[in-house]
Amino acid sequence: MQLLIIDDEPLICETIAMAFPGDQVISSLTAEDGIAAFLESPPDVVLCDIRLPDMSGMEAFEKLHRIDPKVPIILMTGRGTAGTAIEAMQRGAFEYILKPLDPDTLIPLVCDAAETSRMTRTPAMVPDPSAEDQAVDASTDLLIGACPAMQEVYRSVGRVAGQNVTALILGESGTGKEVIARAIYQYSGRAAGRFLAINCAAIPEQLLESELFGHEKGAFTGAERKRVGKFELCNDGTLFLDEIGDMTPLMQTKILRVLQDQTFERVGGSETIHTNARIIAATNRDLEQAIESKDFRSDLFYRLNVYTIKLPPLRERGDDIALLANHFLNRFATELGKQISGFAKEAMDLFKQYRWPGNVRELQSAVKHALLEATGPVIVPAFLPDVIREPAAHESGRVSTSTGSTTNTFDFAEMTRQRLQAGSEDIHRDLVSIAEREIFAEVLRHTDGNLTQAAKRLGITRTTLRARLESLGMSVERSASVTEN
Ligand SMILES: Nc1ncnc2c1ncn2[C@@H]1O[C@H](COP(=O)(O)OP(=O)(O)OP(=O)(O)O)[C@@H](O)[C@H]1O
Repeated sequence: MQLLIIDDEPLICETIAMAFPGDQVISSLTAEDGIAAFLESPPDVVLCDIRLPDMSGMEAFEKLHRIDPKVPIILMTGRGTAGTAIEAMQRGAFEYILKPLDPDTLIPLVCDAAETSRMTRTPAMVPDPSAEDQAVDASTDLLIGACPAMQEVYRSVGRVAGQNVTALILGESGTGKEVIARAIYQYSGRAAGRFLAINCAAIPEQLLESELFGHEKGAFTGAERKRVGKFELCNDGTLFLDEIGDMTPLMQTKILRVLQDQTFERVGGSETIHTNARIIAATNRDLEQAIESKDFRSDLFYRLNVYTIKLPPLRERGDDIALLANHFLNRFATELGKQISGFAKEAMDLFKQYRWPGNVRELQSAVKHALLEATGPVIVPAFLPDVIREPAAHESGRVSTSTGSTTNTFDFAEMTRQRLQAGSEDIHRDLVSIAEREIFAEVLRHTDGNLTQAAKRLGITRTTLRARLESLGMSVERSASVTEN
């Protein structure tokens, strides 16, 4: 990540830089210098003080925002100037943060901004059917795949992008729902506007509510300041609601209202706010089944289901597996500076036979793994992850796990180093998934496959556990011995 700090206090710049070791941090002590640095090399995220010696932070924000509205700008402010920062957010600033800076707030906020920056600024392109060989640079996410189901997906993106309607993207974990959401945004008339994403399964209800709708000062314990929510920030923009199938009943009701009449109130507020944010929703859950089990509101489903795009699981994409594997091989080999000419037939056969519960994301990781292991110019089976070479040995009786019943110790520090070396930008999700698989499989083994008891022992809700198992490809349906109560 490239971070630009604009603050006239060198100590503050140094302290922030220390919080982001390994990232490229540029510090400017004046607004003019900051704007020059921004023009020279657009950063991923800007942290800008609201009081600067040569112009107001608001003025600096507006200048930077005009140069590139897609770069997230976080304003640093004291309590006395928080009102100005809120106004800046309504004009396009990403967030504001109170001084003195608290690393526990600063670091996740900057990471969230960097992720938004990536999603908004990395073009996601569907292939051009008329181009023989489509060349794209590494900073573009070109969707790979030519099977009939993917071609239908590309046509759907083309059809829905230009219409101002809600889009629902369905598909197993790792099938590319986020890339498709970004493609819809980038091909839409709102491409110059905001694109904000939120994972509805990852945060507790109260936090999700205030993230989406904002809150007034004092709305609840800890609400020390007013907050502008994503629906308000995304007026005229696009809001990507990921894992929508995991929302609580209260959140479902609130989202339904926004979809019905485009209005909402901030938490603890009485002012009715209008939003025309375009919603793109995604889930890996079977919503029709969730309606049957009363976990999802049918009226919300019909509102979301205006235009639905279904992404096929990777195992059903035939020759696309080879296309994707070769694409990732070329990309990562270049990044790693490795001379690899391709896959041996035996290795590709294993790829084609494997079930890919984690879909394209898992294929990406497998290719990276193979490249790191490779000692020769061709990827042979020995370089592939064990789970692909010997899938049967990795099936447990009840839930698919990567270790079965064998004891396995993971060296997460080493695994992290390998991924850092491989240039991975998905380390958190990748390693957390590995850890989760082991934990869930072990607890479920202990509870004899009983989901409710497992959720209790894990300290999470049964809905969350079920959703996580599904998203990890640890399908509970396929296993007769996992019970629901
Ligand atoms: N057709 C494709 N071509 C190239 N890359 C792809 C394709 N589909 C997915 N990817 C890549 O695979 C990874 C996973 O995709 P993405 O995050 O969009 O999946 P997802 O369905 O949103 O997953 P989850 O449900 O777990 O959030 C990303 O790095 C994405 O760029």
